[in-house]
Amino acid sequence: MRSATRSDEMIENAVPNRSPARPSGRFPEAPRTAGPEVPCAPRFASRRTVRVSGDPRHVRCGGGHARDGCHPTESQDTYPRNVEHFQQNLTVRTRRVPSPEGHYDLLDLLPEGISPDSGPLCWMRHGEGVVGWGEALRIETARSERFVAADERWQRLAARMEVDDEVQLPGTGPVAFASIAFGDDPGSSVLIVPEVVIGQRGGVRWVTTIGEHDRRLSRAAPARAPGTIRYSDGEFPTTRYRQAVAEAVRRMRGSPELSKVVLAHDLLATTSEPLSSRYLLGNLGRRYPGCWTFAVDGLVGATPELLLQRNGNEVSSRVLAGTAWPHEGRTQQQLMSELLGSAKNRGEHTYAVRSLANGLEPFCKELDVPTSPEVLRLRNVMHLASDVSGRLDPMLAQNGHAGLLRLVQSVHPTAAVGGTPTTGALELIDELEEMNRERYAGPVGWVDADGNGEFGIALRCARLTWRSGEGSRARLFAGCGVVPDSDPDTEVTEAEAKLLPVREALEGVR
Ligand SMILES: C=C(O[C@@H]1C=C(C(=O)O)C=C[C@H]1O)C(=O)O
Repeated sequence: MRSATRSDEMIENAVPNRSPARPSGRFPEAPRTAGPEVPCAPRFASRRTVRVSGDPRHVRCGGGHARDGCHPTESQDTYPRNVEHFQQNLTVRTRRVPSPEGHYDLLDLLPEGISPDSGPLCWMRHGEGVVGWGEALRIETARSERFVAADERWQRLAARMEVDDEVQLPGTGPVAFASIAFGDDPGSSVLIVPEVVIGQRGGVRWVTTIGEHDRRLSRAAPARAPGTIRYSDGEFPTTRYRQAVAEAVRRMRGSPELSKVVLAHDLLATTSEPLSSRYLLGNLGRRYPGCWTFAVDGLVGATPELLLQRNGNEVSSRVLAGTAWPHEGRTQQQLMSELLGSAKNRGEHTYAVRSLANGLEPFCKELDVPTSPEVLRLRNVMHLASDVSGRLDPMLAQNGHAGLLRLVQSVHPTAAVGGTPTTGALELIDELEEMNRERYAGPVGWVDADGNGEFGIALRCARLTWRSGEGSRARLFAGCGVVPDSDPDTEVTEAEAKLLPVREALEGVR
């Protein structure tokens, strides 16, 4: 165990004083660096079909065809069984990209016209990370076996790929973007291996292609705004959410064995024009550069919470729980001290840290858990934050038992999004939360062929759906940790503050 030290990286933009009743979030514009103009239009990767023997329902290939009739629609509880029967090797090439392409933001290189069915793929923070498009392969898993099934199938597939990787960094060679459901039922989860990936790390930029694709990059036209936004109740509106929080408080007060439960609700946004993931990603990345901006299969957001990162034998995580938001008449400094001094928030935080550490410990030789949290400041809220790091048992790291998807399974759901004890909390969520979280609050990120990669918890996000020829829909989610001394009205306001990043990204707030 070590004591926490403040890290500059944890401090984001200042939070001005605002009323607690309705967080509004009008903040100064973040500076943006413009790249040089590029004369040519964006090039799109053509789709390629990879032949798979056996039942084609279980591995979608060559472009997410499930909705366009190429493959039959998959029922929610099936999962791939036949990926091992590849008849054709996939050739994966990673090449360093020469300048001048290196001047552009990764997001500027995502073509706008990517199939909206799966949308672009993205995992970025501070301008670095990986973005991708096209579906060379798609693996769908479900139920409680979704993690193991995804891991086995991804490993089997990756072992069959012919890899020619000139760059050899985390994220080069074959990568799969993944978004895993929060709960087991139905647990519909997805891994997508893009046809084209562009990555950037430490100033090095690369392109990975699967199959024959043009590796020259060009800058796409600016993403278009989605027109007028109309908000309406989701499956679980605020009034019923408040009642559910009150009921959870009542239950916890009556049964001391249940200490914390995280309850969430949703909000629907309908846009008059088609909603571009690239538009949302750009807006989120500008205002929340220290969060992990993600897009996988229509789930788009900017999460401040890193579930797990694995690089060789090293693992790390940023656990968040315990939240404050701007209150009129209180300075940031006051808010920070109140948050650090709040027994309620410290308790919620401790449960979350413990659950992460317990899940990770069986795989680790060393685990470094801070004894007290720091404060992470974002534009909309502040969180208590603990950065946990560990060293994996080298045997487990080598024999595949500590691949990232296995580790993620072991730590999910932490008490930051589930509760304490986990089983009791999940039962109460099932009972009181009148909606399916789907992939909200589940693990989202990317994994490479060696089981390295990064997963965040899918928070501050929306599930997008497109309707051809019409506007789009976004289903926004937000939740709060509820403990015996929670106040339902306060939790409702906290959830509103957590909805702000996506609302403002939709509205194009600068
Ligand atoms: C559940 C969410 O956030 C989680 C809950 C928190 C809390 O209860 O204080 C803080 C950060 C996250 O771990 C969300 O943003 O939807």
